[in-house]
Amino acid sequence: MKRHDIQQDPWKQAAGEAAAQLVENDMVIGLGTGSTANFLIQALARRIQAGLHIVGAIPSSETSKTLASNLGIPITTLDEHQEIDLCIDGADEIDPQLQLIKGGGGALLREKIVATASRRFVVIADESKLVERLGLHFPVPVEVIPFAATPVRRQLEALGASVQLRQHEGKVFISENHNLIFDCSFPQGISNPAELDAHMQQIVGVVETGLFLHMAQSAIVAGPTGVKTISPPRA
Ligand SMILES: O=C(CO)[C@H](O)[C@H](O)COP(=O)(O)O
Repeated sequence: MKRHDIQQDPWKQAAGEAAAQLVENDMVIGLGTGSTANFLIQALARRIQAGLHIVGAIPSSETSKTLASNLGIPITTLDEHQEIDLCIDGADEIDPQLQLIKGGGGALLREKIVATASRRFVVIADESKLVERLGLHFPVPVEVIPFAATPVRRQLEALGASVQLRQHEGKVFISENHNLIFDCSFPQGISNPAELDAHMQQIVGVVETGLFLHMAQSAIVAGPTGVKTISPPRA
């Protein structure tokens, strides 16, 4: 289900490269997952080759871990470092409050674990990800224990979601945590993301949702007019 529009790659690259400049010596870094995060990882690797020293990076997926370690980025874990200085990750939708839908690549659980362990979370994206209201264009991915698939699906539908079991290359998609992903569409958009998230989290068998609410401190967004940093409005 993951869209990948190659035309947005230069903007994803610009956002990833700008975010790599935020990394300072001796930091522990949380690495996101996805095509924008890949550009960040490549840019960070170049900075490390040029002399930047980081304590280590904690990747949010095996894919990001493989890319980062192949490029010479030192890898560490949450067992060794419980506090991450800076987490940088992509998103599928970003609303004006910097509330996010994430998980298009299926890594939402580890992404949320890494982001919540971070003192600062910066989201990176091309400007096609900016939306006025979450959910109008992208479903909310929900990671679910396989044993609970049928009752969880019914309860998600009772919340108004149109539920699709994620497939990949003709097979049921299994997350790195051995779970299923239900993509939950809300054709009218999501009027109250916090309420929806709370209801979803209460369903026994739901492991995590792709709603990342009030977690990002800033967004680095790139488009045809350049790179800009967006902060959420003050409460
Ligand atoms: O949440 C994610 C993966 O689970 C990604 O960050 C999100 O899907 C954005 O991906 P991309 O940078 O490829 O557009």
